[in-house]
Amino acid sequence: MTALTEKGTSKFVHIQDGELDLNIHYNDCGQGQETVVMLHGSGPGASGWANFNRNIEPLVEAGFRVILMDCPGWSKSDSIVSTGSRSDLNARVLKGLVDKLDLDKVHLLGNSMGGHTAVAFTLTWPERVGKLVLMGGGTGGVSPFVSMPSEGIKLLNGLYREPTIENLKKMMNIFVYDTSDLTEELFQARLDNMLARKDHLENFTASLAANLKQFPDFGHRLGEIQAQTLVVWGRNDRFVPMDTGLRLVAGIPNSQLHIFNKCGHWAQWEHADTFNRMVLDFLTH
Ligand SMILES: O=C(O)/C=C/C(=O)/C=C/C=C(\O)C(=O)O
Repeated sequence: MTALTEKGTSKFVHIQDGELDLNIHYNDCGQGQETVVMLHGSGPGASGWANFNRNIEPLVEAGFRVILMDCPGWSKSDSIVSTGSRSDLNARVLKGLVDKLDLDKVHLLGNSMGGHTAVAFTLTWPERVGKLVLMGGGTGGVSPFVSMPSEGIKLLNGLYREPTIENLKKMMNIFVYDTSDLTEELFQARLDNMLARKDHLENFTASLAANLKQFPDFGHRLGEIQAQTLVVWGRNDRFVPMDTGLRLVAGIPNSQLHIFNKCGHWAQWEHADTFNRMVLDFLTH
C-alpha cells in the first residue's frame, strides 16, 4: 500500500444547513465497504490527522474507509463562534458530511470532544450509526471525584487565550502519561497549526465567553443508545476524568469499558498498537 499522507487525502466539502454555511475539511483514506469516521478533540491546533496519525493505516489495511473530519473551528475548516452545544453543532456538520458522501451508516470513533460529538450524532440520527468507540469523552457533566474544570482543561483554555510555546508545553506535558515521546518537533508542529489559524483561537475563547458549557451532559439520555459501544480511557487522564467513562458504561446498555494504566488523555496515541488491535477486534466481531 502506498503511504497515506495528509496532503494526499485532503478534501473539502461545503455544508449548508439552516444558518450553517461552512467549508469543512476532511481526509478520506482507503476504500472499504465500511466507513469509520474519526473525530478529534478540542485542543488548540488539533485536527483529525494530528489526533489519529497512529490509527489510520491499521484500519485502512484491514479494509475500512477512514474519514477524518475537522470540526468547524479547527484546522482547515471554517471558523465559527459556538454559542450553544458544540457537541450538537459538530454532529450537524457530520450529518452534512455523511449525506454529501452518500454514506448510509458509519462507525464513529471520537476522541474527547469527538466522543461528545459522536454521542450527540447517535442520539439524533441513530439509524446512521454502526458501532461507537469513545475515548476520553462522550458526555459533558461534572465529576463527583475531580474538581472541574480539570487542571488539563484549565491549561487548554489558557493556551487558547495565550498561545505561546511555554503554555503549549505546560498543556502537552500533562496531556500524556509518558512525556518522552513529546519531541521539540511535535511541539513546534502543533504550535504552527495553532498560530496558522488565530481566528480559530479567538473564536474558541469567544465561544466560552458566550457559553461556558460547550459540551452538555447527555447522562439522562445515554440509555437511548442502542449501538455497540467501546469506551476507552486512560487511568491518568487529567483532562476528562476517568469516572466519565464509568458514567458512560453505566448509561449505554450495549457498552464495555477498557482502562489503560499509565495513560493520559490520548489513549489512541499513547497505546496505539493495543488500541488499534482492540478497535479492529471490536469493529469486526
Ligand atoms: O472539555 C471537554 O470535555 C473536552 C476536551 C477536549 O476535547 C480536549 C481535547 C484535547 C485533544 O485531544 C487535543 O488533541 O488537543
